[in-house]
Amino acid sequence: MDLGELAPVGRCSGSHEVAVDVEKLVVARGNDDREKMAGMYLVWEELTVMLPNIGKKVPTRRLLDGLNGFAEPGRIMAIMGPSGCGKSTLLDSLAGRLPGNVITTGQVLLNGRKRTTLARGPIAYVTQENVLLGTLTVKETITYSAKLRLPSNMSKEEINDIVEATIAEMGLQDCEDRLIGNWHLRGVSGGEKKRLCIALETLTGPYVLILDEPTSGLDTASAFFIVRALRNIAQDGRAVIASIHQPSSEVFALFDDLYVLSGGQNVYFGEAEKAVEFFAEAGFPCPKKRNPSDHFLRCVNSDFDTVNATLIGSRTIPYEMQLSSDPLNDMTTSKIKAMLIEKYEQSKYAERAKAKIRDILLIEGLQIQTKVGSQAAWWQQLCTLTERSFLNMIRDLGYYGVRIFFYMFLAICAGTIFFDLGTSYSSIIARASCDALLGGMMTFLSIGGLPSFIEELKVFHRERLSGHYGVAVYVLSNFLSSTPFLLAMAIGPGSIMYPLVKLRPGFSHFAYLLLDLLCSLAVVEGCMMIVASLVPNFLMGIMIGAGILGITIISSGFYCLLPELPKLIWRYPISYILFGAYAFQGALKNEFIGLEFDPLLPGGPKLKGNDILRNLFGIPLDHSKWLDLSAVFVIFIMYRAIFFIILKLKEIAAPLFQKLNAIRILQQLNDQSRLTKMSSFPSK
Ligand SMILES: Nc1ncnc2c1ncn2[C@@H]1O[C@H](COP(=O)(O)OP(=O)(O)OP(=O)(O)O)[C@@H](O)[C@H]1O
Repeated sequence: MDLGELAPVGRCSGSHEVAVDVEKLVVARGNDDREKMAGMYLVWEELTVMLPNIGKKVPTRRLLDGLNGFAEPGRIMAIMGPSGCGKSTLLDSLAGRLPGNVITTGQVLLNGRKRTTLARGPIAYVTQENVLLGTLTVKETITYSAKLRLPSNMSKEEINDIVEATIAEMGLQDCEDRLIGNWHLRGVSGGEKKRLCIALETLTGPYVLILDEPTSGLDTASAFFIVRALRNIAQDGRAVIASIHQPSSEVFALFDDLYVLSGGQNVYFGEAEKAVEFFAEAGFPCPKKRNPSDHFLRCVNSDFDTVNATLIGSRTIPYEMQLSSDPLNDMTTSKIKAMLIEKYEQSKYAERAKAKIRDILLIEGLQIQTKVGSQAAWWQQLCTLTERSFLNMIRDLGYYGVRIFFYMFLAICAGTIFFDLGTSYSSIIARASCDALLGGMMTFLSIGGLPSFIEELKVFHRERLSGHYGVAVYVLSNFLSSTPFLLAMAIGPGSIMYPLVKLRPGFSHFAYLLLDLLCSLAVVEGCMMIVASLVPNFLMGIMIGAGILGITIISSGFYCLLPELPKLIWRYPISYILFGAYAFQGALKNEFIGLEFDPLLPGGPKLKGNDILRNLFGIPLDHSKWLDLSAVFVIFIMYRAIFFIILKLKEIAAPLFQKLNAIRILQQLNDQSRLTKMSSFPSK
């Protein structure tokens, strides 16, 4: 099948309408200054990434070893190599997204300046994983992303034009109104998801676009569409770098440059079409009918058998025969790799690359437009984010929908079990049980929303890395969008139980019950957010979350009276920092104070609610129920603040710790190498 004949993507269609749209897109993005766009070069010099193993028996491992290279605007580069050779590590280091356990030396420069400080603006990174909100449609996703980042003074029509043009550019018209889908909802295809991820990153026109395996898991046609769309993006004046696994010859032909890695070392860097020439010169000619990219991979892969077959051309000689006849039959994979690396180092291609890097670094007057992140005002970001989050919460039934239904259902069950309690002697314990049941079940079922929240948090992290909005805006928007659901969860069950159980009559008692439920739910939400921000793994998160909620319920004073809780840990500080004790005490005070109950034996004096609280439940009456409610409210604010601080600290402290750790480890490595008279690591 000739892939070029398949449905076109964006400008490739040659459709006048689409071409005009894309022009609009370029103008609307503010990137009509092509000369400026043409000036963004990414250069990496002596880039080394190490996985230190200080003090352990395993030696320090070099994941990347002194790599040099550059990416030019207007060109698309493929990074190829066998699995585990360091493709993702290279892309992560170019985008400034390396994890904290590795250290980097060498430098990455964008137009001659250090990349790190600018990573969130000019460089966009499309990771291997598609991190999207599955409840939104393709168009909604792009529209919200545009509203979050494009200047606030842009009209609705202008934003819509950009969204339409981006959809056309990535060939997403057919699926623009379909939901993306998640684990329980079948949505758009893998290729469409990947194109959407690329669309989101190109929306504001980054200068360098980095993609980690944009075609993995896709069929040949989908892979072709994506790479062709990327080529169009590159031709708009951007530098595009993509790692790729075994591309078809049609896909490979779309790349301008090729960077072949093996074991973290550079085997070839240069024009993609010249690679065949280099491998032939190095002694590994590509057989005529073979896909060149397959051939390169076979040469650098641990496939001795295949390489030998390659060496003797298209003749298919059995492996046993080669062993006796082929002079190179004693070559091991590492020898082949070492040979290729040496040949490349001495080749004209390496010379050209070095000369080009020198030229790029010498070009004067290359200015970087740093204002490439979000240009929307904070209030616009807040409104957009709140709206998007609300829509996600409505559509994702696992977030609140199922919980609201269960709360109502359980409220009906509890309401009928404790129906018309009255003020008999037996109603004393029943009232307390009813309050504990309501509070306990609401607290515990909140764990159900954790998976949806973890999903949303992943999107937050992706968007934060691209500088979409601030942490404060996110925390506030989450609070605003969840408030209607928290209200529904408090008012729904509260309103069902109140008349059924016939709790204390009077508006103030009813209002207190609802407020107590609302604040308790808000605290539990905050608690779940803290868990999600610290443990971004579903299973672990649910287990830890359930544990904390269980402790909250135990320390609330119902199952073991507050004065009887062991003082160390349980009473101080747990019952004070977890909200359960305040919420339960407030609810009981609301129920009992001022009420009189029948005595155990007929004819005895009435039992006063205040005495019951003090003597039976061990609740001190030195402060009012409203103070208990205020304490729950303060804990709710405190938990949200902790959530904010964790997100902020993770962003600020992580790079700082990474830097300090790198300095310390480099120092230790240098000391070690001095002791063992090994060559030292560069201190850059
Ligand atoms: N942060 C890290 N900690 C420990 N090991 C790492 C880390 N990052 C990368 N590695 C190791 O470095 C090697 C290269 O990993 P990388 O993901 O870059 O390979 P890759 O070429 O992208 O592989 P694939 O094509 O299979 O995705 C692997 O052996 C990997 O286990």
